[in-house]
Amino acid sequence: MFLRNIQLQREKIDSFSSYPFSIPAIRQFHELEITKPVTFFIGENGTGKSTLLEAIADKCEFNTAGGGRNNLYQVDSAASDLGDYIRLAWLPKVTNGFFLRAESFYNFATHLDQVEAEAMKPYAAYGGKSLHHQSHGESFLSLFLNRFRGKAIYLLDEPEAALSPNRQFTFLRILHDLSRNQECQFIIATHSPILLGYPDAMILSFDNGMIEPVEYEETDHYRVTKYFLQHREKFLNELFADDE
Ligand SMILES: Nc1ncnc2c1ncn2[C@@H]1O[C@H](COP(=O)(O)OP(=O)(O)OP(=O)(O)O)[C@@H](O)[C@H]1O
Repeated sequence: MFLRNIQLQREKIDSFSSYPFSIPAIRQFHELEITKPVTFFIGENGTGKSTLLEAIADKCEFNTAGGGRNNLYQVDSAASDLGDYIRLAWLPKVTNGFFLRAESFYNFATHLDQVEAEAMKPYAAYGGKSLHHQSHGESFLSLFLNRFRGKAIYLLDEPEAALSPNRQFTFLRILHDLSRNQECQFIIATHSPILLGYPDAMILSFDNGMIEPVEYEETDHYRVTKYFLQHREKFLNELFADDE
């Protein structure tokens, strides 16, 4: 584990009435202790998970459009509005790592095509071929399997976006292998009940206007999915009741 604490430098903020400080969970945020190698950010859409993840990426000096420290390319409006207002405490500090944004992965793949064209062994860290020549899910797994290694911090925004349920299990195995022996640290924003089932992770909820730890079995992801699978017919009847 490397990143131990995240603090909002509230004294630097003039007003909490506009983005990103107006987001309820950010407005209430003071400080966060990270106690596990794998941390999940969960919460309803729009509760601020990506905003905080992107700010951490910014402080790590990763490309906030997605990538590591050496991936210099520009994408419109990828700058972090929160990065200048958070402080990270490390023990020890690492500079190696990657910020994965599912939504702008296409741009990252294009950037790679430009730089890897000149390389001795093109795409060696990405499964041997252009990410554009792999399916969305295949390219994610190529990245995880080939580029993720060593002492590093990985910040992943909804990695499940491209992964089938079976590939999400593959991803859990990769997570297990990489975080074992405290080698790699992960902070992952997710909506996936499968990924959240990773054992011994810290799950932080951004719901209820604050960032707070929750148990897996207490999450909506677990409860709603379980209820849906066990009572699908009843659930759907209730859901469609007004339409009939
Ligand atoms: N650049 C921006 N300017 C103004 N508001 C923004 C900006 N980016 C995001 N927001 C708003 O901030 C809130 C939090 O957005 P954020 O993307 O962090 O949510 P999230 O929890 O990651 O959501 P999701 O689960 O849908 O990805 C949302 O209401 C969003 O509309």
